[in-house]
This record gives sequence, structure tokens and C-alpha cells, in this order.
Amino acid sequence: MSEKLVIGNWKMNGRTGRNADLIAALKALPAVCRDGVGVAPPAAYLGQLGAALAGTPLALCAQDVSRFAGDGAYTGEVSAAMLADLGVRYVLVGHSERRQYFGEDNTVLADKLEACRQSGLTPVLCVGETLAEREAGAALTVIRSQLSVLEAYAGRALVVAYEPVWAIGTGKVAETGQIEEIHQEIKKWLLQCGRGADNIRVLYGGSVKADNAEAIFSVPGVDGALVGGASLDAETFKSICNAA
Ligand SMILES: O=C[C@H](O)COP(=O)(O)O
Repeated sequence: MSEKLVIGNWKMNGRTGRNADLIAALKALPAVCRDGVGVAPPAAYLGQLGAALAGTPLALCAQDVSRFAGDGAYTGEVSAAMLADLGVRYVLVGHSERRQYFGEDNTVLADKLEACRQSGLTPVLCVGETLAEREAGAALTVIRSQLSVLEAYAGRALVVAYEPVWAIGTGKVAETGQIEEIHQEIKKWLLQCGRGADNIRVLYGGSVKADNAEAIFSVPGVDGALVGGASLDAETFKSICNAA
């Protein structure tokens, strides 16, 4: 896709005052940039950001969603319907930190994808290999297995994010050749599954910073970025958005 999408994933960071400053700075981005920019705050701040972003082209995103679609006795959970009610457009599904710390597997993720579909949310399915898997030559096998959850996903709206686990928060960005290879493979897989890969953005994530964003965005097949740490600094995130 030609128009890039950049999502800032704040992870478990933020306080009301700091959030307001960050959003005020992002609202000052040129309109052409704001169209393809999303912010994923912790669930606790979705209401604050929803109000702050209302009427702007900046997209409200969620970092996670409950696998349970209906209201009910699921203490601590936030449903897709609630996210939609708050104005959320994109939801991260299967981020490597959810897979690592919360044991999320394809069974759980299939439910989350379906919950997103039912509420009209666009899931951002995150895939990526660990360093051990890459060194064992298993990167593509792992990614294909993670993508296989899409075989049961009936929704049309979809974004995929390739995030090599070894590049997340480490400062070690994947080489452009590695990024291009995996993005092309993901698109090929999507096509083989009968999905129009031209309509599905594939983002890169993992140590995207102001000084490497332009090179990453120029890699064929890269349709945007999922940015973690660098999205917490307004000026850095703005530089990344401008590079897109
Ligand atoms: O969701 C974002 C990714 O985990 C990348 O994080 P990072 O930019 O801090 O490496």
C-alpha cells in the first residue's frame, strides 16, 4: 500500500499530564502526516486519549483486547465492544510481550481476532521470531505458524506487524535485507491464503528511531511502523511520522 501507517505503542507507560503533552505535540503534525498516525496508550488512558483525539485524523489504538466478546463476569478484561465505544480503530493482537508474559497462543489470538471483527475494529496481528529461532534458521517457519491464525479469521480489515523479538527495545534494528525478505514472505503468504496482500499493510517494528526510519520506510514491502520506545518522545515520534 502506498500510504504508510505509523502506530506508537506506549506499552505500560504514561500519566495523564505527560499524555496530554504528547498528544498536544502530535496534533501539531502536518495534516498529511496525521492521516496515517495512530497512538496505542495503556487501556487506563484510552478514555483520556479518545477525548483528546476526537475530531482529529489521529487514530486511537488499543494494545490488547479481551478474547471474550460479550459483556459478563470477566474481571479485569476490556472487550472489543468497549474499545469500539471509546473510538478505538486499531487493536494490537499477539504482541510478542503478550505471547511471552501472558502465554497467548493461536487459540487465544483467534478469539481476539474474531472479537475485533465483531466490533468493527482492525486488528494489527504481530508476528516475529526470537533470536534463537532466527539463529536456528526457523524464522520463516515460526512466522508462518503465527500467521496461520488468520486462516480462521473472517474479517477483511487487517494489518500485520513484523517485529523480530530480538530487535524490540534492544536498539538492534533488523537489516534492511532481512526486513524485505520477511515482508515479502508475509505478503506471499497472505496471497496464498486468498487475501489481497495489496490491501493489507505490513508494518515493521523493532527499534525504529528517528535516525533509521527513512531507511526502513524505503524498504520494499514496508507499509509503516509499529514504534515502541521512540513513540514516548514527541519530537522523535514526529520525526518518524515525517519520514513516513
Ligand atoms: O510495539 C512496538 C514494538 O515492540 C517495538 O518496540 P521498540 O520500538 O521499543 O523496539
